[in-house]
Amino acid sequence: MSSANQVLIAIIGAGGVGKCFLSQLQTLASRRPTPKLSICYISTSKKALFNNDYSPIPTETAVDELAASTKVPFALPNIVDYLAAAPSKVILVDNTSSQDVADAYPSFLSRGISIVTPNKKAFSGSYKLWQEIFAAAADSGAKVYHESSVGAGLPVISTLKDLVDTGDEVTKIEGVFSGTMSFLFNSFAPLEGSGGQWSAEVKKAKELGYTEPDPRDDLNGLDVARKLTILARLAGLPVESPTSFPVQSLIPKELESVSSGDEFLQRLPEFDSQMEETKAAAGNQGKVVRFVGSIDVATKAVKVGLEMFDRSHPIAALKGSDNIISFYTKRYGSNPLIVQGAGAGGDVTAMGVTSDLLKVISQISK
Ligand SMILES: NC(=O)C1=CN([C@@H]2O[C@H](COP(=O)(O)OP(=O)(O)OC[C@H]3O[C@@H](n4cnc5c(N)ncnc54)[C@H](OP(=O)(O)O)[C@@H]3O)[C@@H](O)[C@H]2O)C=CC1
Ligand SMILES: N[C@@H](CC=O)C(=O)O
Ligand code: NA
Repeated sequence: MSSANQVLIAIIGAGGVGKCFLSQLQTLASRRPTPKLSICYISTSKKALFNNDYSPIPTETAVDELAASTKVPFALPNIVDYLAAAPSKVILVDNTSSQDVADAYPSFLSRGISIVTPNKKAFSGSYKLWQEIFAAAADSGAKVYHESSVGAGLPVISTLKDLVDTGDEVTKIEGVFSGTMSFLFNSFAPLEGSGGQWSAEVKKAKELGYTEPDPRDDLNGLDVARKLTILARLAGLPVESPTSFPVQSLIPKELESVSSGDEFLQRLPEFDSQMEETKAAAGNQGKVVRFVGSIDVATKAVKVGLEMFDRSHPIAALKGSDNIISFYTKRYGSNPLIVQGAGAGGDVTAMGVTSDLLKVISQISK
């Protein structure tokens, strides 16, 4: 097959989002004969599948073959070399939450390998890494898309980019940015009824695939802080890192030093009374408590934490894992542009990754 008619896809990470992505890729490939989309590399942290001659790994059996594989993953610099030597254009799909993989983006991009990813780490790490990523992409012409790094498949990043690129002035972004936190508060402190037990809801959120691989990364507020860092940077604020502004953690002090996520989940029920007190304090004022974030562009103030809301407020009425993100801009005036819907879950996150993949394909296979 001529290299122009083929795009090779390398996938790192085949967990909740990765498996849903593979299923969507199968549908996509069956509906879109050209260019032919072929997987040339797929790995988890322990196993890998690849052929030295880049011949395709069948999408429909990739998960099972990967589980049975005896090959180990290449080191990251070797993945870069392997993909850079491929006979066709390559798109790397990073479905991990790995900082190491994120740190390697400039190397991939500078060798012409495009990237699509739901991983927040590259875009919310140091500002230097952010600059290196976009400089490498600009130099080589490789593309980098990360819609699902904020609001899963919801059009949050594309909306913000469109506002900025068309000359609107974003003044404030605020809302609920975590599917896990939304699910937790909507079920633990619902508008109607008494709600579930905090620790049991945390376990449920993990089982539903909403949490980060380690749910403490959601409960400590860092996941939301990462998303706000990404949005603030896109809105023009050079935020240094997700720890450079106030972030409220919901990890009980006594559990801050436990070593594993499993031990944390096991001991969390001991501290349910702390969250019950927070819920009661809001209830006593006729309000509900929710976990929110905001970026005030003019004052450069970014913050993440608990706030109380009137029961009639749209944030109080969210359902399931819904996010709600309001963009206040000069053009939209006092009625913000609002994006709302499921903000976590394998399928809705993979949708953002797959649609990013389509955008990259349309740009690199002209
Ligand atoms: N779940 C969701 O709702 C959303 C998730 N995201 C983001 O999507 C990404 C994936 O999330 P999710 O699928 O839920 O996570 P999972 O834990 O289910 O899957 C992660 C996958 O990445 C693999 N992995 C981790 N580190 C490495 C590494 N260094 N090299 C190769 N493979 C690695 C894991 O392999 P192994 O099992 O061997 O460790 C696993 O296959 C994360 O960045 C998350 O923040 C974004 C929006 C929503
Ligand atoms: N853990 C995250 C997943 C999506 O980014 C969340 O709950 O929002
Ligand atoms: Na999104």
